[in-house]
Amino acid sequence: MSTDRLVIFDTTLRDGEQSPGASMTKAEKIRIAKMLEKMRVDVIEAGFAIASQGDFESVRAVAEAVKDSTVCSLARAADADIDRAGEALAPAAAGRIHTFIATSPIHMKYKLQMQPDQVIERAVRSVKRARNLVADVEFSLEDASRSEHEFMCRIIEAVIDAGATTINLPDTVGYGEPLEYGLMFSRLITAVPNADKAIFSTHCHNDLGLAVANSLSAVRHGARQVECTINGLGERAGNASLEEIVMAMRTRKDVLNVDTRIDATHIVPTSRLVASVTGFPVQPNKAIVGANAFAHESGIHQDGVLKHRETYEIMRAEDVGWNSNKLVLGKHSGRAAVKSRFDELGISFESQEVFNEAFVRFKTLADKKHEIFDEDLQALVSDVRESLSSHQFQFETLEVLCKTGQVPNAKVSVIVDGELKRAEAEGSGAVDATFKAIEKIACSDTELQLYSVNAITQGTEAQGEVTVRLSKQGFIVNGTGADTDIVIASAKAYIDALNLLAEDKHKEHPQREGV
Ligand SMILES: CC(=O)SCCNC(=O)CCNC(=O)[C@H](O)C(C)(C)COP(=O)(O)OP(=O)(O)OC[C@H]1O[C@@H](n2cnc3c(N)ncnc32)[C@H](O)[C@@H]1OP(=O)(O)O
Ligand SMILES: CC(C)C(=O)C(=O)O
Repeated sequence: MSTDRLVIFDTTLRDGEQSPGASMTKAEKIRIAKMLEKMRVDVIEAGFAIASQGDFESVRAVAEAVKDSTVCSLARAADADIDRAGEALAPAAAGRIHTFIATSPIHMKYKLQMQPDQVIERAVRSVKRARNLVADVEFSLEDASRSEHEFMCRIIEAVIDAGATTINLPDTVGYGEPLEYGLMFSRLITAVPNADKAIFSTHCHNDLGLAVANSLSAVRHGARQVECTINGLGERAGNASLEEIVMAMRTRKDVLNVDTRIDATHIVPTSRLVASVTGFPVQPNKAIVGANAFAHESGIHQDGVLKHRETYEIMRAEDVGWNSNKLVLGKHSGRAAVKSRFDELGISFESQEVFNEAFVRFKTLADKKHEIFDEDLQALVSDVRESLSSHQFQFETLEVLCKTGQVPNAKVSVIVDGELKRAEAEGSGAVDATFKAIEKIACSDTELQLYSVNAITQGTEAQGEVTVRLSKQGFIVNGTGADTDIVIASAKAYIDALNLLAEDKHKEHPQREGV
């Protein structure tokens, strides 16, 4: 039964939970299952009912909670497993029993210790037993990618005759290579006489990083169900990731030619929920759901995206549940992106020269700091404007020596009315020594009333914004300065305050301020 509708079978709650350390409580499974249902996943594999009482109850609870997706339980090809799965699924609006047995020579000989004919017999018996409990039965040939073609033909034909409606050919150990794995599907679909009575399904593991590639190849060769997990969670290196499969189907429909019924806008919220429940964070460069999946940092890319988004984007961030794409400002950014962010912040420049100066300072800051935030840009612009306006005092350089057991020493140079002046002073700390050195130059006779530091953004590389309040003859001013080095920010703030005191318009009377 070949159709252009692709069934999305999510196994986050079963194979995903097989990731060491990822086990989930019943309540967590219900929350995730409800999200998967909202996303319009076709089949939710909720667990392996016989594995434990907890898993049985989780399958049952998901079967009770979910109405719009089929709920499934795994079961070995064993009577007790099948009966337990049937019992757990009893409340389901639509329930599926997924029974499996290994078909590769190595698994049959060493693990099952069964002859191939016994394996077929057990498979048929299990499918029939499952069909007595539910109408929807999936049969998996575990380790199919290492199984022999003739044997698979025999067992598939037999289980379809016994009532299996889905035939899954898993790449259990992630051994498959895309073309070879795909061809296994087309050859079996052609060779098995009753193949048209079942949907063929793929279930791939990521041991060689090929799980998604192998799944897509299977679809190109006739598979019409893909088994996958949110964030690619799963045994060992994980399973094919649902988000990548769904978005590949949508983005490359031209070659894959299938539709899913998934509402992709729930992908990112579901990915976040799974990451928080399991404690497995999503790597930033993970496709679709990683923090950088729709972020551009390079100037050339940012310029392209600003001119026409599709130059560097094959999907829309909004379509998978992000608020928007992101232009991250950093040392690789160019003028176009920086200008665009200034525009968004409502900052305009009086001349190209002022913008050029801001851009030069942006690059200097970006060499010191990984990411430049809006607050950094705002501080940078006021710094630029300060330096371009003609003030009495202009900060030039600062050299500070702080060593355990020695008195801190600062050497400062400041341009005063166009003339470069230098001074050196000692103090109780780096900032104190700096202020004393500036005072030697300015001779301002002011009183320091307040000194405060705030990090403009987060992290140790953040810019610090310093406020210095000076008073003189009953007038008070607040000077500010920002820099990734807080001693330099302090020097800038002190000099800003000196300039404000020198300009009448900025002075405040302390009584009026209530200070
Ligand atoms: C490829 C996959 O991901 S398959 C799913 C893997 N997931 C899990 O195993 C998680 C849940 N598993 C469990 O909780 C336990 O393993 C249980 C409850 C299923 C079984 O526990 P136990 O009875 O203690 O058996 P144990 O795990 O030690 O060994 C597995 C047994 O199942 C047999 N077996 C394995 N697969 C199948 C199968 N598909 N059909 C029938 N029997 C099977 C093995 O041959 C072995 O039998 P043996 O004890 O006669 O040698
Ligand atoms: C039970 C099957 C589908 C499985 O998980 C695998 O083969 O990896």
